[in-house]
Amino acid sequence: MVKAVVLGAAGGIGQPLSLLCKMSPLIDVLSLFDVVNSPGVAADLSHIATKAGDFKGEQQETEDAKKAALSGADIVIIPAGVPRKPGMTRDDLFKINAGIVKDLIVACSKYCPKAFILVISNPVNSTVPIAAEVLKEAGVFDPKRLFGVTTLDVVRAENFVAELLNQKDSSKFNIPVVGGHSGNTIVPLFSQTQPSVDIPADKLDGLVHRVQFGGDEVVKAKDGAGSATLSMAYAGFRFAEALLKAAKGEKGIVEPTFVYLPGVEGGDAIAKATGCDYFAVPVELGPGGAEKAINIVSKANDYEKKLLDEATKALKTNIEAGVNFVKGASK
Ligand SMILES: NC(=O)c1ccc[n+]([C@@H]2O[C@H](COP(=O)([O-])OP(=O)(O)OC[C@H]3O[C@@H](n4cnc5c(N)ncnc54)[C@H](O)[C@@H]3O)[C@@H](O)[C@H]2O)c1
Ligand SMILES: O=C(O)C[C@H](O)C(=O)O
Repeated sequence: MVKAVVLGAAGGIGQPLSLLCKMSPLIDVLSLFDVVNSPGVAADLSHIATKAGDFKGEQQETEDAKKAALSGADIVIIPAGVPRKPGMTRDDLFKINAGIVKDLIVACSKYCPKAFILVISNPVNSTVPIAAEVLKEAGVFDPKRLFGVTTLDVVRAENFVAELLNQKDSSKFNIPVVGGHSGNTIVPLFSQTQPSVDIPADKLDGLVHRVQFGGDEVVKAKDGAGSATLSMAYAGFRFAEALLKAAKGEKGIVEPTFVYLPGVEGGDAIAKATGCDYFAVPVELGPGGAEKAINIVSKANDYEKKLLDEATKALKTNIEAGVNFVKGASK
């Protein structure tokens, strides 16, 4: 019996993500939580007859509602929080989203301390360290079970490469994207693409920029109405599905994700090489979650090494902000 919970279920990402969860044969019980309209979303989805039944939408911001939503959860996916408007950076969201994520993780630490936790809320580079610090303070932190969802960067990289090479099917490309999830902290390693691709030299800078700033394209096009929601729901579900399949014993599943490196096998060497404790790298998933971090960073070419240098500088500041948000508050 697998119970999945979506926190922020009535939002732009939350609704399509909940629909994808409702359609998944890997999920038996689906629980939706938001501070607005989640009973409505739950009632709507309940008219779809699929396996993920027995579900409810909890709305009030009360302890009882959080307890009901989270108790017994195996996987919690968190797209709760505010999205960007044109002119904003993801870091501008910290002020509001840091507190939202902190409160929700406190609830996870009490009611489902062993669940896989997938953080979508931005800025991911800081909200994941916030989540880790909250779980550490509660004495229930398992680094193998906490993931920053960076799959949208991978989805974009794969799709933009397919577009550039006039290929219709982006699913045949496997492109690792490492680092963090904002601007120049996002580093696509095109040299490690499987199957290998030849990117024309005069197109490389533009392609890297498009992956790093792909989120801005959507923010601009939505013109004040938010950021990526549908592609994010797809990406979030792709990662959740991979994790659930691996948890059931399927072997050989590898996805890039933003993890606390010192707590994952193979992560120490990457933390040492990058100077960052949190980093998105391809991770082998298994029944316990993040079984092994794969050190693809060491295979970067000279062009990619420069990108990595820039990424790590910015990332360190973002990570520190997240850690201090929790540690500072508890002093
Ligand atoms: N990781 C990624 O790749 C990625 C991609 C796209 C968006 N995002 C981020 O995801 C977040 C959500 O984006 P969106 O477009 O769905 O925003 P949205 O405003 O449409 O939805 C957010 C939902 O969160 C809810 N919420 C707010 N506070 C809450 C709380 N304390 N508990 C439960 N729910 C709460 C809101 O009521 C709302 O329904 C943003 O921070 C955005 O930047 C991340
Ligand atoms: O760009 C944003 O703010 C949302 C998200 O992080 C994205 O990459 O689309």
